[in-house]
Amino acid sequence: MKRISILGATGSIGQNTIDLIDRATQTYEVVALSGGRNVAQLADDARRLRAEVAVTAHDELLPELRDLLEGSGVEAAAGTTALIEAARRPADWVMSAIVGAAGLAPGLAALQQGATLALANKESMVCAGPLVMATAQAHGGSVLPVDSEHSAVFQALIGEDIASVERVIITASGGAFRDWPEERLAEATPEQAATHPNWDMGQRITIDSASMFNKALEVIETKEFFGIDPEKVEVVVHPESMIHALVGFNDGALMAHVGAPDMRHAIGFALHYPERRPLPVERLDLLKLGSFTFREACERRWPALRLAREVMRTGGLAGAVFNAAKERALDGFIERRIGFTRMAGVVEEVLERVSSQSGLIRAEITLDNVQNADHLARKAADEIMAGS
Ligand SMILES: NC(=O)C1=CN([C@@H]2O[C@H](COP(=O)(O)OP(=O)(O)OC[C@H]3O[C@@H](n4cnc5c(N)ncnc54)[C@H](OP(=O)(O)O)[C@@H]3O)[C@@H](O)[C@H]2O)C=CC1
Ligand SMILES: CC(=O)[C@@H](O)[C@H](O)COP(=O)(O)O
Ligand SMILES: [Mn+2]
Repeated sequence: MKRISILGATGSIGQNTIDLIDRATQTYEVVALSGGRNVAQLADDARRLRAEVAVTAHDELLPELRDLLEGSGVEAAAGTTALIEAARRPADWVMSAIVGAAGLAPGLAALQQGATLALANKESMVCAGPLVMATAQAHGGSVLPVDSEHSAVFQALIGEDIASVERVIITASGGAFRDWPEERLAEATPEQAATHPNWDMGQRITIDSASMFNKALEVIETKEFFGIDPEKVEVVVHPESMIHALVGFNDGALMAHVGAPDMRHAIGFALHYPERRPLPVERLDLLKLGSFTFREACERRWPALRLAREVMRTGGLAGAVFNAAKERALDGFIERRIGFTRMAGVVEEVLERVSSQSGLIRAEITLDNVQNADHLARKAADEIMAGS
């Protein structure tokens, strides 16, 4: 029986994963489920799936979680250390679906016990791609992409020689404001930004889609995951979100992954890999769809894309600084301390300030160094926003 854990079980990816587990004919042994504030959902799923342990990231919610789990036989735990210990419990397959850099340490813990890590948490690859891959290799585990574009690239590469790849094109919906004139972007509100045209996702990634920071993270994720030269990674706006990515080979062939915007495609592929099994997703009717459209991903309109290129050129811990600055700028936007278009400016200033501290960016990519860079970048972002 396959033993599985789901980190970030109460979120959008976590709930889609649980939907597949609930429908499965094969039975799974659920080891750990983790969540944050939504302890009611966490306890409900942990009871139904008969998890060994349910963990909330927040210490103060432990009494509530304990009450909700009373008599169920499910252990209750709370806090960062408990989360890492739960991720380290022996499991065959672990879904990494915590949002933000907070997902890195639990994901590494899962890899240290030799699990297959189904990686939705793109921040892990942006902050510490080489560390994630080396940890998997050192402990006999593996990492499977769950981000829709990266799952698409992974599938297009099966049986192919990476040396014959000329380019990788990842698509972007263009987010909530893709049809807005550029001059209006400065007045965009968090509520408007948190409405995605095609995908149903958590608030943070949805706003990142509108600012293109999501795609910026994904360009870096592509480089780290597949070892592709950044020059070969392209972004194209595809408003329908039906083609998730394309891989171009040296004979001119383009292999595309096409499917409805439903994350159960990518999650299910990672859950059943290397097999393909039926999934409860829409089958596309091409005649009804009629056509697919594409637009340029303009770096002036979306400066996050330009910043991602700079981060890849810098290398080292620049990804961790970039991600942390972005997370704080996003907090600032959600809390209405800065405007929508100011987010990229804050991130750029943090990159300049922290990169000038000699040695920091070039330090070895270890968990401690990543967390240190993350901390300094958040502090710098807060100072910059306070003066904005
Ligand atoms: N949603 C999607 O379709 C896609 C998401 N991704 C990536 O997957 C990850 C999850 O995204 P999504 O599901 O949308 O996010 P959600 O916000 O919906 O869910 C995030 C999950 O993480 C938990 N959480 C939040 N903060 C912390 C923390 N500090 N420590 C531990 N747990 C925490 C939340 O708990 P609670 O809600 O209980 O507070 C929840 O379980 C992100 O990295 C995202 O970029 C990638 C591709 C597609
Ligand atoms: C579903 C998924 O993988 C998201 O990362 C998606 O790509 C977001 O949509 P955007 O293309 O708007 O960023
Ligand atoms: Mn994606």
